[in-house]
Amino acid sequence: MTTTTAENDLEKLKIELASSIREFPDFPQKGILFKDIMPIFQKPQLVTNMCVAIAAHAVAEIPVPVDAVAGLEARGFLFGPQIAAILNVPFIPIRKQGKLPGKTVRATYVKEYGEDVVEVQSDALKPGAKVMIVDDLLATGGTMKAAIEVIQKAGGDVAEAFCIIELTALKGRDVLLDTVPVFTLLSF
Ligand SMILES: O=P(O)(O)OC[C@H]1O[C@H](OP(=O)(O)OP(=O)(O)O)[C@H](O)[C@@H]1O
Ligand SMILES: Nc1ncnc2[nH]cnc12
Repeated sequence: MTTTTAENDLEKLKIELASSIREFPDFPQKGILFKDIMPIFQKPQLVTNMCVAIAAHAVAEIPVPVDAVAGLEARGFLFGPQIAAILNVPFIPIRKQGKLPGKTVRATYVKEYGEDVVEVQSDALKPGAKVMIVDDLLATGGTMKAAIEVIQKAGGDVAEAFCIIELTALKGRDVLLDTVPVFTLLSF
């Protein structure tokens, strides 16, 4: 099998990303092996390369043109705006309850540790806008499922749920697959 330059570059990027993720056992509570993505953001060139690769993936592999990138608070805010800027589309924040002014739509969810509510401003999207949702990590899928729900409630159409990391044992993908396409860069 032959590989293209782009595929080789993506494999190199994934290796560098994987080696930049730190693990913390029993954080934020006992039994959770926490994957810390913050060291990636110590390396500006790696962040740029990652965002360019994610945007290139969106253009090449999402079957419709993406009209907006929606990022989940907090870690989706670290790289979602760069991807949106590269794609030249708006960035839509999906925030925890009570943080966004004006009229909002919301969804409640249970995650790997605890319960939460996410919101989007009701007028954030044009009706039928094709939205790529981005977050750092897919664990149980509860957060992403709620994100999909609020984007749909705000009138958007989710073109893809994207995460840098997928914790496969927690089967978050199974919770989402019937609803939207799911794409992740690294599986653990
Ligand atoms: O697939 P799930 O089981 O729902 O878990 C994934 C979510 O958990 C983490 O966020 P967290 O809830 O810790 O929030 P924060 O870092 O934004 O405070 C992570 O950034 C994802 O958003
Ligand atoms: N194990 C984990 N590491 C980092 N973030 C998470 N969010 C949910 N589970 C997580």
